[in-house]
Amino acid sequence: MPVEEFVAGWISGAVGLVLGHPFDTIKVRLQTQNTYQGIVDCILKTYRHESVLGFFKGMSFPIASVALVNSVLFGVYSNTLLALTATSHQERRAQPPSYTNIFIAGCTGGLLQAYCLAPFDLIKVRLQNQTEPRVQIGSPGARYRGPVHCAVSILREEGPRGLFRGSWALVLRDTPTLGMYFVTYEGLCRQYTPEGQNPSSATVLVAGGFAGIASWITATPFDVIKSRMQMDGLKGRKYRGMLDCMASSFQQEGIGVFFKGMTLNSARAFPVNAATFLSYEYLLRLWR
Ligand SMILES: C[N+](C)(C)CCCC[C@H](N)C(=O)O
Repeated sequence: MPVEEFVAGWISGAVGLVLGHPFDTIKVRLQTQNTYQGIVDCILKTYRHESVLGFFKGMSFPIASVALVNSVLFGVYSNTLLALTATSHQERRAQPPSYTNIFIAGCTGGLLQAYCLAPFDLIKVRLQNQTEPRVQIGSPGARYRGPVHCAVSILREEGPRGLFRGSWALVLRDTPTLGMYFVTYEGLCRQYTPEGQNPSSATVLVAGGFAGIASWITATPFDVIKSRMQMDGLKGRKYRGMLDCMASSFQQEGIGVFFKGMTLNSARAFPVNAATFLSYEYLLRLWR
């Protein structure tokens, strides 16, 4: 099993993650709290109350877990393609796999990474939603003192299942959209690369960026539901389940609720995924 694919997936994911975290925090707040008027209002309030550090809340666990999550995504993707088409990463330029196989491999990678991601993502969302200034973290104001304290408190107060709240929505969000992610990436690379050659860095950046945007746009409706389910349980249970969360969000806020955070998801997706694919391709060529 090509181990490099896993390692490349990890490092490239970490690079992308740091770049995109501030966008992600604002998005999560807009999706789950109704106290902000919009993106600019949320940025200003966060900055005023919590300084620049406010934008980086909840980042340490994602950095630690991106190793697992991204290496599972890219590793499972590539090894599923290997099983389906009997070609390794290096051979795929000369013998390009069909889009159906790319889609199936992407969905498989997406499904498995969603399970690894679920508890880390939940802790990230809970911490991102703590709007107390950082100096006060640890004082009675903020509920969670940090990622470990957050994990332990959830386990104690909500049980092990509490850590997997929203994981159904996460699986539905990530399985088809990560299939699309790789199809878009490969499609754009092929379009702009002479046959049999490796795509240029510019092509990788643009294809990676648009793959990110395409998959995040389609993922946003389930992303909203996922974030709300993850916050549910903090102050008692509001929703009976995912369908109830969808129905009551829709009833109270209309169809627009499913598109909350779409602009930010797309804005974040371009740099994050351009950097992710560029470092991924670069590392794999380096190790060849
Ligand atoms: C499928 N969906 C669009 C939800 C996630 C795509 C993940 C790609 C990358 N790790 C990122 O954070 O942008």
